[in-house]
Amino acid sequence: MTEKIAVLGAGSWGSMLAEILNENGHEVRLWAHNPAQVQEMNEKHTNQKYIKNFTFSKSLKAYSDLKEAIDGVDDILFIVPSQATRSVAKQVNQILDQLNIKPYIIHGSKGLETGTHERISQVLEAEINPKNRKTVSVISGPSQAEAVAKHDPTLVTAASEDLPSAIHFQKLFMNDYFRVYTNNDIIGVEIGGALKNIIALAAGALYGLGYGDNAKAALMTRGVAEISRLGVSFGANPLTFTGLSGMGDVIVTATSRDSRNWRAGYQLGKGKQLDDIVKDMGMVIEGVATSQAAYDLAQECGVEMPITEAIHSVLNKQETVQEAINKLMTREGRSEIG
Ligand SMILES: NC(=O)c1ccc[n+]([C@@H]2O[C@H](COP(=O)([O-])OP(=O)(O)OC[C@H]3O[C@@H](n4cnc5c(N)ncnc54)[C@H](O)[C@@H]3O)[C@@H](O)[C@H]2O)c1
Ligand SMILES: O=P(O)(O)OC[C@H](O)CO
Repeated sequence: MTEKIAVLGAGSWGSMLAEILNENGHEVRLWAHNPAQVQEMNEKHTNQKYIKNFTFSKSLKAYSDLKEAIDGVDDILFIVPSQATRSVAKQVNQILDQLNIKPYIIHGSKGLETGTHERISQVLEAEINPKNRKTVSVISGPSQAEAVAKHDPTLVTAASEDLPSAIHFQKLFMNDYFRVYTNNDIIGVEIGGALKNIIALAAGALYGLGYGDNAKAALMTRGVAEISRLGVSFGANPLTFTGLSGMGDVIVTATSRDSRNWRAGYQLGKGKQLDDIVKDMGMVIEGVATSQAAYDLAQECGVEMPITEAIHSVLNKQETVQEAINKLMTREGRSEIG
């Protein structure tokens, strides 16, 4: 099955997913809002700011005109930072109003929208009129773009409430180095993917302070426990959090030196100011905005999320990392399960 696919967002992950789809034989149109990036991609077949020292296939074409990128496609993949998704989706909906197509929609962004606290599939469902689209799915899991560029065996999940849609995307993406599972628990997959970034910030911060493997294992395990508590309160399947988009993504993001969230946390642990970290990174650090959304949700729903609360208070300069750790460690004892 060969399809025409628009990939909207040409950062590290958008350009790498576009490369996978292109290698799989699909006609891929990679849209970037920065014309200089489009030019670099089409002339040099590189995207040096986002994926260093990687040459993309010559047949992968980049576009700066959104309508041109979307016209005639079977599928649209949104892969811009979570907080930018709504504005891009609004533009896409206006264009779809003028076109005679009804594409499948999928996204690969790992965040919650601040303010609304919505998952990204909810944002897309709200902004793209059902007459202009088929279903909305997500692709998520432990997948650092830099490792995919080296064809490291990578396993992810395609999720949709409509299982045939997840299977549709499984077939589009899957190849011998990128293996795709399916899941109909889109709530669990999106919550796991978004909230693991908070745990990665915390893991980097611990390392920055000089703490070792016990602390890392504790953080990852209790991190999954609190992500799972929040997800289950929204109807997610608890088993999803033991899978690729849950524990799997916590493991990679909380241990990989490629992770922007881990690196940001490391610098926090070393005492660097958040504003400077964000400016110097030049790429999205999803955990920063998502920690606010997750903190708000936990308060609203009465779900206990001590690690999220700790990161929220560090990012808001209410506590140092060491003070937050001391508070976590001296909380009243509790049962591990439940
Ligand atoms: N990098 C990875 O390895 C990876 C892996 C899996 C998932 N993700 C997720 O994918 C999403 C995108 O991450 P990324 O790594 O590609 O980010 P990035 O920072 O590398 O790139 C973001 C891209 O979006 C563009 N952009 C920013 N604001 C925009 C706007 N308002 N309108 C249009 N384009 C805009 C930027 O110009 C850039 O091209 C994030 O949610 C991230 O968590 C990333
Ligand atoms: O580099 P990060 O921290 O945005 O993480 C990228 C991916 O989500 C890892 O699965």
